[in-house]
Amino acid sequence: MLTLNNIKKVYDGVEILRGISLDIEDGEIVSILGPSGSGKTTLLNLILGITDPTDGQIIFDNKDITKVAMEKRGFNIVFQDYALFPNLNAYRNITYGLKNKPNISTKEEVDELIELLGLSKHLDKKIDQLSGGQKQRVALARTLVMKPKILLLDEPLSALDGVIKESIKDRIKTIAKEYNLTTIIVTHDPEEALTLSDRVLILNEGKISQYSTPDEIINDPKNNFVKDFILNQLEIKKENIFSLFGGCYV
Ligand SMILES: Nc1ncnc2c1ncn2[C@@H]1O[C@H](COP(=O)(O)OP(=O)(O)OP(=O)(O)O)[C@@H](O)[C@H]1O
Repeated sequence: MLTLNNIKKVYDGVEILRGISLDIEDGEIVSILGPSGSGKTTLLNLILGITDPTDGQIIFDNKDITKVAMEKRGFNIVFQDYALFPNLNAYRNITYGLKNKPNISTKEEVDELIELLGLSKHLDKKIDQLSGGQKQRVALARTLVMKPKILLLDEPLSALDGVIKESIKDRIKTIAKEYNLTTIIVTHDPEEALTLSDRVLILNEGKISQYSTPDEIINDPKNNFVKDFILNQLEIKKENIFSLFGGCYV
């Protein structure tokens, strides 16, 4: 279990995160959702270990890891731009991290991941010969072969279009359940957060607005921010789609 205990972060005298406390269970998918500037990336970076909190503790499996260096935490991130090596083919990108740590995954485990992510046909292709969705899957595979204790994803679906989005969403869910892998996702899209996650952490100006299951957020929004920011966006989306078909929206 990952526990954040009253985490605060101050940049240039401004409190960006203002006392974040929460638990994330093993194998749970949690989305961090909020408007631009609410502190999502800062929170992700704190968990990953790129930045230190100004105050508070990060506890993982009953150990205080607040001061533990990023490399020693064993968490791993897939960045928004995937950060793949353009001069290497897909397979070499996937297995890159194993060069220095060959015993982390067996060949069978790597093959199983490639199969699960539907990449078998694309292994010889260079990165610029892959579609956006294929690049995303290569980036996921490259991270997963290193067997992270927690998988962090920064806006994993934002560069993808509709159908591919759904397929990546399903794959993320399958992997999290199959490997019991705790997965933390940063997103600004309520639909993405609500359809992908077991629980959604809604941030507003560096504070938790609500931390609940998608069902609770939709049926029991705790405050006006959740109602206005999250549910209104979904309503607008629904109305837009409905008006396309000339229907009247009730
Ligand atoms: N290294 C830094 N130094 C100073 N201020 C920072 C730094 N990193 C982030 N901030 C500030 O902290 C606030 C929160 O930024 P953060 O990137 O966490 O927001 P976000 O919710 O991820 O936003 P977005 O959706 O736009 O990426 C912003 O006001 C930002 O300017």
